Amino acid sequence: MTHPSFPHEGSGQEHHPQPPAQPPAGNPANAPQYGAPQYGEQQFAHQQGQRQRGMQQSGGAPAESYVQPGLNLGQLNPDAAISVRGLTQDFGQHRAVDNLNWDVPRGSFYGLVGPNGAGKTTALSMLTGLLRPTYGGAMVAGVDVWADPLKAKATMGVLADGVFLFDRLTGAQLITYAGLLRGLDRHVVDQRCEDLLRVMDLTEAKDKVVADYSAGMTKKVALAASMIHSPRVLILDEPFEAVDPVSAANIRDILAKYVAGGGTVVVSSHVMDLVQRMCDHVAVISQGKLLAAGTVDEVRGGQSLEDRFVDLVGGRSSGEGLAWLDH
Ligand SMILES: Nc1ncnc2c1ncn2[C@@H]1O[C@H](COP(=O)(O)OP(=O)(O)OP(=O)(O)O)[C@@H](O)[C@H]1O
Repeated sequence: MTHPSFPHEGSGQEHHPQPPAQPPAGNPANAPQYGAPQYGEQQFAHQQGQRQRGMQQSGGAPAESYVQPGLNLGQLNPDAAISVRGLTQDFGQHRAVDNLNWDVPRGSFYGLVGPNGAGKTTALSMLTGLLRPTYGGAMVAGVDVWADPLKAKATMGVLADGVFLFDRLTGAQLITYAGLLRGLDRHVVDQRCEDLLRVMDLTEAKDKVVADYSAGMTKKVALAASMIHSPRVLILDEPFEAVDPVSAANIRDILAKYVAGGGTVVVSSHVMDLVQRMCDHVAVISQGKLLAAGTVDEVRGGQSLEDRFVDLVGGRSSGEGLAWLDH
């Protein structure tokens, strides 16, 4: 699902969901009380207090001492490329992401799959600092996303689903803008911009405003903008959606090289075949819960990933009941 209200990465604005009037089902027993600020200033200050107390006890290693009150979090794993504990998002009465505990190993090419509305975009938005969690925490490349968002955002490149792009800029300007915003030197930006435009097959369209790009071209220019600072972790929400097969193959090659060079990629996708071929790890999420996670071979357990996905998620319908469609 798209979230037109989500701001562009690094804009410094965040989406703040209003606390619901009543607690939803499944609320952790001793979670912060409903109606109280949740992950707002007070709650966050409280957590910082917990963190500092933990640091004193464990000799000042923040990640090891990360303690969040009222949640069975375990510990965020600083050795993982991405580590989330207890990550939860409530939209009013609806719990979109439910107590997600997940580690993405460094150097992995990780697929995140789930049916429509499973909570993929919401989870990725929380762990990239675009959407404040109702509960829980996330660490990217060993940096706590919500305690130190600027440092965390410097480690990652994000292709978010449906965010606002400055589409009155040309493609070249948009990529250049992303590079300068990341603090790169102008000549480095120019060189990388040229390289990215070439591999994305956008050189001819580089002086056209992004508003006039097709959906696939827009996806590619946003992907280029997310990569220009050579981040350690790339988090890509449906990067292949609307992209033509040749460009998709080029992007897959780029991502495979990036992983071979030590980077970590997380892609959300609905295309099981693509994930099975491209990724070495996969997580399956449904109704906000993590159903399975591990290497692709572990998760599919001898079946095709698609069959395993259907087994895990269910929901196949026979197509009966639409007799009016028959001719
Ligand atoms: N801003 C919002 N306000 C209220 N509900 C929301 C909001 N964003 C998402 N939701 C709800 O949260 C749930 C998870 O949505 P999300 O977009 O994360 O799913 P998704 O797995 O990315 O879906 P898709 O594969 O269709 O893109 C859905 O039920 C959706 O309706």
